[in-house]
Amino acid sequence: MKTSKQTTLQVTGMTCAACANRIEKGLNKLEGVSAANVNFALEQASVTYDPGKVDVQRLEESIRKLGYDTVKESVDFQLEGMTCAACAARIEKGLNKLPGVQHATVNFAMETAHVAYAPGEVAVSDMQQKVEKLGYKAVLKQESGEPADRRAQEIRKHKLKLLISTILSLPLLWTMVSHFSFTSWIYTPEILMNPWVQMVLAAPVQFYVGWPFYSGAYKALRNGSANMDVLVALGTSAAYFFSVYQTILWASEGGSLHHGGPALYFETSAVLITLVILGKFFEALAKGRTSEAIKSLMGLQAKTARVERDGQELTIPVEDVLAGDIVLVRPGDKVPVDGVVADGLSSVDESMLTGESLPVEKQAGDAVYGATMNKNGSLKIRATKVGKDTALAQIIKVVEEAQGSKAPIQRVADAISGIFVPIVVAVAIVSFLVWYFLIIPGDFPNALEIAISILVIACPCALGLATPTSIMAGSGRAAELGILFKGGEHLEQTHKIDAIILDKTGTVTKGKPELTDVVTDEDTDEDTDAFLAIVGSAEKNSEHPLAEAIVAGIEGRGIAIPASEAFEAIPGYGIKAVVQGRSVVIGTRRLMEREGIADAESAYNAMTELEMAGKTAMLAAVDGKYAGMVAVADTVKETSAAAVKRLKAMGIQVIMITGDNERTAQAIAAQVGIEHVLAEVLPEGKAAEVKKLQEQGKHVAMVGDGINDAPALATANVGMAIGTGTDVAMEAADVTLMRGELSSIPDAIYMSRKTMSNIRQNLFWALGYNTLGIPVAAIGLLAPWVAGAAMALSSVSVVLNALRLQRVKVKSS
Ligand SMILES: Nc1ncnc2c1ncn2[C@@H]1O[C@H](COP(=O)(O)OP(=O)(O)OP(=O)(O)O)[C@@H](O)[C@H]1O
Ligand SMILES: [Cu+]
Ligand SMILES: [Mg+2]
Repeated sequence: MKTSKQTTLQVTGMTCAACANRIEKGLNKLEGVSAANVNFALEQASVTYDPGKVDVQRLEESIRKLGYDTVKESVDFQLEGMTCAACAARIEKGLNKLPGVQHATVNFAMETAHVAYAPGEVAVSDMQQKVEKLGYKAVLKQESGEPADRRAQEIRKHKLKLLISTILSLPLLWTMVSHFSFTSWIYTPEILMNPWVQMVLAAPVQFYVGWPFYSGAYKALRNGSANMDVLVALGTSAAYFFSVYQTILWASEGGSLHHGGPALYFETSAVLITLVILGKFFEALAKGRTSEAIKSLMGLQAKTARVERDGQELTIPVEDVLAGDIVLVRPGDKVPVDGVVADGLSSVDESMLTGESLPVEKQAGDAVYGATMNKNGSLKIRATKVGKDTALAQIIKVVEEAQGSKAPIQRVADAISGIFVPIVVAVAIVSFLVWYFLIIPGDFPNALEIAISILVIACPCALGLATPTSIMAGSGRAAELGILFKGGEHLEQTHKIDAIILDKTGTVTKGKPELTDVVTDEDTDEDTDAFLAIVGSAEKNSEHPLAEAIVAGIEGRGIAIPASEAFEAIPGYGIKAVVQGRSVVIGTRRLMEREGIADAESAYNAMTELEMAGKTAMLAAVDGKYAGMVAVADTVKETSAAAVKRLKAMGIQVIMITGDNERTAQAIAAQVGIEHVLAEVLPEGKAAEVKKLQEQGKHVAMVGDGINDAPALATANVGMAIGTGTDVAMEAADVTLMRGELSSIPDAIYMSRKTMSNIRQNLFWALGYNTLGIPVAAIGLLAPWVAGAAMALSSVSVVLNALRLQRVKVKSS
């Protein structure tokens, strides 16, 4: 008796189809493996094996030995306790060091961690323990919805602290006005000038409101690094404890309030903390808004559904709808789940998913999607995908993942903030010494004030926010426009594109060809109907869009199609079949030459004529002799020409690629304004063409819809899949264009360019504050509270700048 098991491994590290072949060979050689199949585009290896002879561990090992890696599971955490990008970097490092963890990324702005791991080697609780040991908390991320609550809670917490610290700081701030000559006429109550009173007022701010800075600083230092907490804790403590020292000194000398009393800095520390908390509060508010896109996507989901079960109509929660249920959708209702129209006629507004504002006509057999809006008619649909599988749920997942992912540019920010803090502390100490010993010898308070200002102004908190907030806002806005970026990386790559390869069928054209011409050879004894019956029979087995068009056209003429006995598809050439004992060959000139059908040449002239008109003509031979020709025509999408024009105006080279013949391709290309055409490219040649352009130094985007486009999509710097195309293409792509129109391509590039310039602005501002502020503070021109305000402002301005991306307008909407 033989038992066999099947498993699918996610493989990482493959760079081309050759890698996939190597792995496939390696796996197949293993004892106990009966079949291994590696899909390069999906990065998956599916293996059928005998569990008695080999186990999954062994399979993974053999993949690793070849220099690749496997990912089997991933988990998401919600993190607590991070205060700046240095914390995020530390957690990321810590997790990545754990044996069994393949890949961990931490998003500071979203406070999340994504960890890919091998389940046998490491447990989720190990990861949580590791994070805890580093001084943070990792909570397993629940299903969507939860982060918003947490954010609201965080905002409430900030609000309370802000209130306490403001109430206590205001009286201290009041005493400050008596320091300046131009405000000294303002009345200040005597009691506020009392050092003891000031100390008591400042204490809760310093130690209750400011506690997170201490604990954050402690954790960071214990792990051998430094973050913004260290700077804030150091700066404010110096001010507070120096003032305490002054107070005690003053008290021991008799405690007289004449001559103004001692120099105190209680208000400096209190106001600083208040301002930092104020900044954090605004930051939390604004960060909440960057996830607006997700929230509004989740809000699209219908709450209930009307289903027909056992002849009865029931209204049930949408979660309870099962695949296969018959769902009734009345005019004005939201479609609750994905399904196929079983009965009825209506138009449906799909703009929420595709960004396309024109309603789409639906009739029996058409697919409908959850969250879209039914307009005028009633529909009866059969549910096909529910819960996590619906298009909406998939979109939410992609957007969430994209928002949580890192753009390569962030590495720059991470590297800078990692070394920033120690350098700043050093600069502050040196400045203190220079002022105290050289510039104004013996003036301790002045030197201290300068050191505090430097510590505060140099805080790199804005730097940590610069990239992730822009990525979140940018990918969220793109999703609203019907453009799904699968990760920050692709959002970044897209702005560099300078060449675009468009697949012809289904991308430039509608991909719904129609049978237009039938030509039969004068020499055949067959009449047209008999010829078409044979052609239809042969094509019936093919899944190629051309075949579907031919079959539909023949059936439309009322011709009965007999069953065929054998069938073979020859990708890029055509098909071979046996119909009623006769051998049939249909396809290109090349196919006829390959099959040695010499008399087909007589039809070449007529064929060329059809092709010049933009039609795809296919030759058919029966029993080795040319018998006739069929031609189909595909119309270009209405928006294609305008989109090509926009791409060219953006300075991008536009190329059309197709397996179709040169003349048809040129005719179609001319209709949309493309000059550069690559025709008669075999399916496996598309990826090679992408590579050729890359070797010329181009950043290439490939846009396609079909299964045969997947390798090219994966090879290109950015692969864009037409959302109305196949799932395989979408899996292989980096960007999905939900609307299925070329006009989304310039929009995607525009969105990417906007996002990247937004990130650059943010980095510039974040770094600018620090680099300009430090020298100003060092020469003593920046009071500590001004430095605090500037720091708070820098974080807030970075987040607000990122939010501008949510209002980006594109041409096509
Ligand atoms: N089922 C079929 N029946 C007849 N001819 C076919 C069939 N499949 C392919 N061919 C022929 O082979 C050619 C190349 O097919 P291929 O699938 O590579 O490209 P395509 O679908 O025409 O164009 P694109 O690359 O833009 O999708 C077609 O133009 C057609 O002439
Ligand atoms: Cu800061
Ligand atoms: Mg095709």
